[in-house]
Amino acid sequence: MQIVKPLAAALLAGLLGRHLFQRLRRRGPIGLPVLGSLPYMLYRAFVEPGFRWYRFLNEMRAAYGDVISVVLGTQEFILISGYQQIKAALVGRADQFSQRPNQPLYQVMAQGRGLLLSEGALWLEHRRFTLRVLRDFGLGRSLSEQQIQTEAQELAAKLSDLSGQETDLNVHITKAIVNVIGSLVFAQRSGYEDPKLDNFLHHTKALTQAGLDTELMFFFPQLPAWLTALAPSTGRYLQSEKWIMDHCREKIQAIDRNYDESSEPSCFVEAYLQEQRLRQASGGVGSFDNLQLVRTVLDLYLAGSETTATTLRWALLYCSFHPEYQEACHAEIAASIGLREVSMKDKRGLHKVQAFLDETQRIANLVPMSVEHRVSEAVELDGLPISPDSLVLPNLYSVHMDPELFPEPHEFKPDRFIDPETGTYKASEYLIPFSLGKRACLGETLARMELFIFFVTLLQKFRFEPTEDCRLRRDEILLGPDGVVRAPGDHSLVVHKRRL
Ligand code: HEM
Repeated sequence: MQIVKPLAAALLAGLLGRHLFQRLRRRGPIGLPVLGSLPYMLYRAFVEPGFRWYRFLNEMRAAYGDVISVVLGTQEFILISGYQQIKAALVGRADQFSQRPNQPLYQVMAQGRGLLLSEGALWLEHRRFTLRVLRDFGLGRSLSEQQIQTEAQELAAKLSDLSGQETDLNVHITKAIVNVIGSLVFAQRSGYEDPKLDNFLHHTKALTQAGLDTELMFFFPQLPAWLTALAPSTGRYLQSEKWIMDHCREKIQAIDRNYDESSEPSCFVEAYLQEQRLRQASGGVGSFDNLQLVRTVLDLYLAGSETTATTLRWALLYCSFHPEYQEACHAEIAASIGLREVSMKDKRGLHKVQAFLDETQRIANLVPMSVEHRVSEAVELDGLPISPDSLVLPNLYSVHMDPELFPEPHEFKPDRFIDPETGTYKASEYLIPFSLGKRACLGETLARMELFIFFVTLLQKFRFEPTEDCRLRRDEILLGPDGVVRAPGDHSLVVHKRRL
């Protein structure tokens, strides 16, 4: 028995020594063996009411540098900050930095399928196919413009009924954006009162608002899938995912029953079925099977609804807090297009609107750490050796909040995107809400069209004012809750119909 204590002490000392030796050679916080910096992060989250994980990581950047190693649990994360280093990794070394996390639960759930979590040849083939089909349906041209205009008008009609009332715009805006994707994917839209649409919203929200216990699978990748699935919010996540997949499968089967492949496809699913049948005729569908179709549709909904809807909510919230900019945008719209329906052709003439939307995307930092990437092989960045399978966090927040690039970054100043000499809109290469490189957002063109058409249509017809509660809780609302997608805190606005 006497030997046990010294043995345990020697073992502990050995473990600590090994940990110190390894961590002192890495740029980044030392942390503890097995837990890394996780206890420190959890402690900060517990004692600081305004704690947000992306700010915490950004503090690490300030302390240690642009490319650093942060260990949370047993997982090494490479935090890449600043425009130059993010570009060097995601664009300059795209081949090594373009994989996705392969945690055991992800492998069970997504099975390497879809767009968001797939990799290699299957991902490339489907990314290209999806982009081509969306382009064929007029993404950036008139067809999807009409679908977006229809939804923007429907939303405006809904808001007209609510004029003068304090309204939480969240559900209405999300329904409109979900309907845009529904039109592209299934050539179907749902009425705002359709209970299935409410269910759909409920489940997509559950997928984008996972709790901290879901992060366990990232922090301890050795844990088997069945164990991480026991975490309560992971359980809810899996249930919601199943609901959405079943819902999508039903819709796909209904389209499949009626689709005649000799006719032009009218939506993404029909284009996919056509491709499947062409491939079948020449030997086999390959990766174009039914599972891949369902997962691709799921990813388009997941990645394309909450993101765009939340950005639009940020834009209207900033309108309400900055009536001077709201009126300037309205005056520009009134002078340039009057009351007629807005089209993408109007964009070039609406400088203040473009600047307002860019500033909204900058300050909203919708996906502050982008979506995790995984390193495929040993590589070096900014002198830091990176091991295969490290997870990469591209710190987009650090770029948008860099005072050298955007002076007074915490202030909402759309004029930073206006050329002071010409008074016209001036884009900035440092605005990267859709990330960079091969895995950059696939829906950027669609998102930009939606933001422009919805924003102009709403500002043409309405004025947005903060409620008393909104004014009182301004800082809390602008900080928003913690989450992967940065959303404003719950709030209502008063929507005033403009006299036309
Ligand atoms: C304002 C709205 C949006 C923002 C800010 C946004 C942002 C992003 C970001 C930061 C990524 C990760 C990029 C990376 O891994 O480096 C991403 C990926 C993705 N986005 Fe978006 N997104 C938006 C809207 C959309 C829309 C409307 C769609 C589609 C309908 C969409 C589809 C996707 C897909 C499929 C991916 C995965 C791409 C891949 O892994 O190859 N997004 N988005």
